[in-house]
Order: sequence, then structure tokens, then C-alpha cells
Amino acid sequence: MNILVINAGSSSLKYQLFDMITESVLAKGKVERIGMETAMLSHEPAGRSEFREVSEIWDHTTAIRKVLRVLIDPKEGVLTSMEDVHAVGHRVVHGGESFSGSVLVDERVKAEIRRLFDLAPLHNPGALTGILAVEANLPHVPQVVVFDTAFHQTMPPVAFRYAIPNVFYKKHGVRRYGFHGTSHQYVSQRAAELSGKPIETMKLITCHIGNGASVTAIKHGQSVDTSMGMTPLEGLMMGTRSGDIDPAIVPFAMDKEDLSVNEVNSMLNKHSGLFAVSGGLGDMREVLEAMKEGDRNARLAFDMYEYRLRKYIGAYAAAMNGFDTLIFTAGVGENSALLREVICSQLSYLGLTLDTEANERKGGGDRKISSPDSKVDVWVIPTNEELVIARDTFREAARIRGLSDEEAGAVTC
Ligand SMILES: Nc1ncnc2c1ncn2[C@@H]1O[C@H](COP(=O)(O)OP(=O)(O)O)[C@@H](O)[C@H]1O
Ligand SMILES: CC(=O)OP(=O)(O)O
Ligand SMILES: [Mg+2]
Repeated sequence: MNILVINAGSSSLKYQLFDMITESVLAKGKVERIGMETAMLSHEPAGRSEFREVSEIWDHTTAIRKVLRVLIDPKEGVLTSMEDVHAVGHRVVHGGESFSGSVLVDERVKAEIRRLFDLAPLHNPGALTGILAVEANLPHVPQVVVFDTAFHQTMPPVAFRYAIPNVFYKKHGVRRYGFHGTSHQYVSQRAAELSGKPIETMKLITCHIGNGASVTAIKHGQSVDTSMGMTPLEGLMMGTRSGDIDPAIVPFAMDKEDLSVNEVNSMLNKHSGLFAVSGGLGDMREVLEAMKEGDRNARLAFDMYEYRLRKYIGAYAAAMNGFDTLIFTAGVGENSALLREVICSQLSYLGLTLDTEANERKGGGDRKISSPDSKVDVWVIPTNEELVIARDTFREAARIRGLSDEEAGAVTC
């Protein structure tokens, strides 16, 4: 069975095609700058060189059509016909309180994703457009949605409620939802597998540190608290997002700088974080480079970023009465040995000791970076949200066909 996984943003769309017999990636790629004359498709068939094409792509329906075409292209493609796409899985950022797991797309699911546009205006509209575009191009193929919020639905009210009047929760769904759930779940399960311990006995803190960044406390396999909130703005300092601030700053800034709701939202989501403190560098690689050259603003940005993450780790240690496993994942977490080292050097009060050589060793893959006598195991585990989406989609697609996983893996039409 071949599963196409789609992660649709507002102006871009990433995809991966999996063969579920071997869980191997047959091709992956992305369409960027959707809605412009210079939209670009980059397509990477496994083991072959990347193919790029610039053209006008005005909407997601056309973008998906382009992706399907390149997948069956005689030269660049990896499939013989569109019939070879057996199911499609989508990443949807916000599932609200309605979804605690992945579901097959139907009219109710689409309506619910639409209803949640207000809570995730940057993410949910693109996802729904992606679903409708697949429907238009592949009308008979089952589609499954996997929500960033689903894994965090196990959080107790003490973690998910805000201390503001009830009406906001009851009437408008104002509460902590948490995001990156697919990634937090994947790396925690992977750490349990690699350690040979049942996850039901473990207390983990998972740090997903990419462009967007969040930390999660996972007790016995369940998310019990996480740093992102009603939207992906709360919590850690990020590339261009502020993370936690005094809420009184919002009306203050609106008043003093005469900002509208949209402007203040944009200020906090797109012009804050590393970008604001460093003076224009929103990418951690640029911040690290500038720091090396002695740039003091970049240094402060890095120090704040690290300090805030370390405070969350301390908070979640308190929330779970200790923890046994710390995981770093996503772009910064997987690649910045410096960030990991600075954080871990300040966690020695927990009996945590780093194997500095293992921490600095280059090369991807899952790796333990704590020393053998450390009281807390520290892992770097590359995240793989697409694989989780493919697995969930596979399971749902097999279920509706009444097939076992083994029978479903062998499906070729
Ligand atoms: N070698 C590296 N060292 C430090 N940071 C890195 C490195 N490679 C990538 N990053 C950072 O990872 C971030 C992007 O992470 P990623 O997980 O790909 O983000 P997203 O999926 O949210 O777009 C960027 O800030 C980038 O600078
Ligand atoms: C939810 C979220 O912040 O996602 P991303 O990190 O992909 O922006
Ligand atoms: Mg990401």
C-alpha cells in the first residue's frame, strides 16, 4: 500500500510518498510560493537527483495536481498511475477538543477543521484546502487527518485551564491545547524502544526545538503538560515567535503604538523571538554564526532561548516529581550540540551528566548523549512526523477495507 503524506501550510505544501510494506520513502518534495507566478516544485525521488520546476501555481488544488503528475511522470516519477496512491494522510495542526486520535475524513471532520480556523488561522485553512484539493484530484481515495493537538488531549485540567473567567473556556474553547503532538509522541516511543523500557514506567521530557518549539512532560506514555497553549505562540522563545510574555504587554503595545489586533498578532508571531532580540536573525544557524563573530545581540538571543528552555525543563521535573529521560529533536534540537551542552551542564543538580564526545559527534540518527552513570538518559532522536502520519493513515485505510495490517501492506491496487 502506498501512502501520500501531505503537510500543507498557507503558501507551501510538503509531501512524502511511502511504501508501507517496507515503510520506505519512495519520493518527497515540496511546493513553495503557492499563489505566485514563481511557485516552485522541488521533487526528490529516492536515490535519484532532485528535480525542480518554477511555474505559476495559484492554489493548493493546482499544487496537488502538480505533485500527483510528477509522481507518475515517466522520467521523474516513481509510480505508474495515480491508482497507485492508495490513501492520503494530512497533518492538521488544530483539532480542538474534538479529536484525541487520527480520523478518516468525512463531512463532519471537514466542518470541524473549518470551525477551528479561528484558533489556528495560520495553519488550519491550508490543511483544509489540501484535503479538498486531494478530493478534487483523487475522489475515491480515503483520506486521514492526524492532529498536532491529539496527543495532548490527555492533559489534566490543572495543566490545560487558564485562570481567566470560565466563559472563555465554555463559550470559546480558550484552553491549552498544545502542538507538535505527533513529534512528541514519536520521539518518546522511540526512546522507550531504544532503552528497552516499557513507556508506562517512564517519565520523559521531550524538547521539539525547530522553527516552532515546544516542550512536553510525558508521564507513563501520556502528555501531562506542554508549553504551547491555545495557539502555537505560548511557551518557549522561538525563531520569530515571542513565547511567554506578560499578557498586559498586548493592550499596552496596542495603546502605545496604535496597533490593530492583526498587527499585534503579527508582531508576536513574526517579528519577535530570536529575530527581535538578535536584531534580524530568525534562524538559529545565523544566530550561532553571528555569536562566533562576537555579536552581543546574537549572544543575548541565544542565552535567552537556552535559559527559557531550561526553565521549562525544571518546571516539568517539578510537574512529574522528577524524570528519567530527556530528548532533543527537530532542527535546532537535533543539530545544535552547543545548545544541548549548555542546557545539560546546568542540570547537574538532577544527577544528569553528558557524554560530551557523543554530544558533539556529527551524523544523524538516534543517539544517546548522556554518560553511562547519568541519572537521566539524554537522547537526540530525529523526529519523523510524516512516518507517524503514514502509519496512522495506513491503519485507518486498512480498517475500512477490513484488512489486517499485513494484508494491507501488500495492497497494490
Ligand atoms: N546545524 C544546525 N545548527 C543549529 N540550528 C540548526 C541547524 N540546522 C537547522 N537548524 C535550525 O533548525 C530550525 C528549523 O527547524 P525545523 O525542525 O526544520 O523547523 P520547522 O519544521 O518548524 O520548519 C532553524 O532555526 C534552523 O536554523
Ligand atoms: C504548531 C507549529 O508551531 O508548527 P510549526 O513548528 O511547523 O510551525
Ligand atoms: Mg516542523
